[in-house]
Amino acid sequence: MDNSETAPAKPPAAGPERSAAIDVAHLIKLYKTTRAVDDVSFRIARGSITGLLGGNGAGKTTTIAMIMGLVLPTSGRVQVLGHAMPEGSAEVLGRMNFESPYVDMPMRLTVRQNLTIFGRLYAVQNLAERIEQLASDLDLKEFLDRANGKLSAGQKTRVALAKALINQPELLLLDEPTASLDPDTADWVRQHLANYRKTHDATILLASHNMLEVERLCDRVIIMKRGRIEDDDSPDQIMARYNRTTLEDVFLDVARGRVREETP
Ligand SMILES: Nc1ncnc2c1ncn2[C@@H]1O[C@H](COP(=O)(O)OP(=O)(O)OP(=O)(O)O)[C@@H](O)[C@H]1O
Repeated sequence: MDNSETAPAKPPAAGPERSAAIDVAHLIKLYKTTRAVDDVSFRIARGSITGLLGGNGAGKTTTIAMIMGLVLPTSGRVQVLGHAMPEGSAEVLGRMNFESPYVDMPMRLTVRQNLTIFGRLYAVQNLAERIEQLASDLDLKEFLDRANGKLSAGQKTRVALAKALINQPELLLLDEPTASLDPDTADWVRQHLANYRKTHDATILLASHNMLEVERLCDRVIIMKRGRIEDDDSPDQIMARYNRTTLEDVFLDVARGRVREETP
């Protein structure tokens, strides 16, 4: 019998697929006497780009490392794409990726060899084609067969981005994605990330010291200071709250302990 007319409407799918991309609650990381991350909670909606700002040692990298399951929290909870980390890492690691210009790839291998290794780790289908595509998208063709150790810092950053996109991740964690890039290339990379978010409905969390980058790229900004969240809002709202016209001025206010404008 066809009972489609009378069957009650299905409730929206619950569970992992409908959850936030990242959900951290009361995250704490202690290193002996250092409170690297000190009771941090936030949820990041799927399809958004969020900037993690803060001075040196504010806890940004440690937070990202705990989200990736690379560093174990002292206490607190991390969920990524609906799965608890690090327990659920087998479920999610293939759907996320990470880029940091401070993590070097093997220097003697060529760019193509490096991308091939990472592509295999992620079991990427049609890997050779995927590498060609990335080389074309990120303008790597000229040095695809050059050893990684013989690239300029800016070229390495682009290769690192190619590595981060190799598995077409749903969630991309970036640590200083435009470090060492000239302004033109940096702008072009930002455009690429914005397009990637749009075409893949991807979620991006990026730590950056480039305030203009965050202002241009991010829907939301989380400002950390000494392991804690100092502010969390859209760039416009944050600038309005501090009565500033640039995030750079807000950053200086936070770093130097100037009090923000009190909202009524
Ligand atoms: N493995 C570690 N052992 C001991 N202390 C650590 C370790 N990793 C980080 N820390 C400390 O934790 C604090 C937060 O460091 P973290 O690298 O998360 O900061 P950050 O915001 O990423 O800084 P930066 O902008 O300089 O990269 C710092 O005081 C740092 O010295």
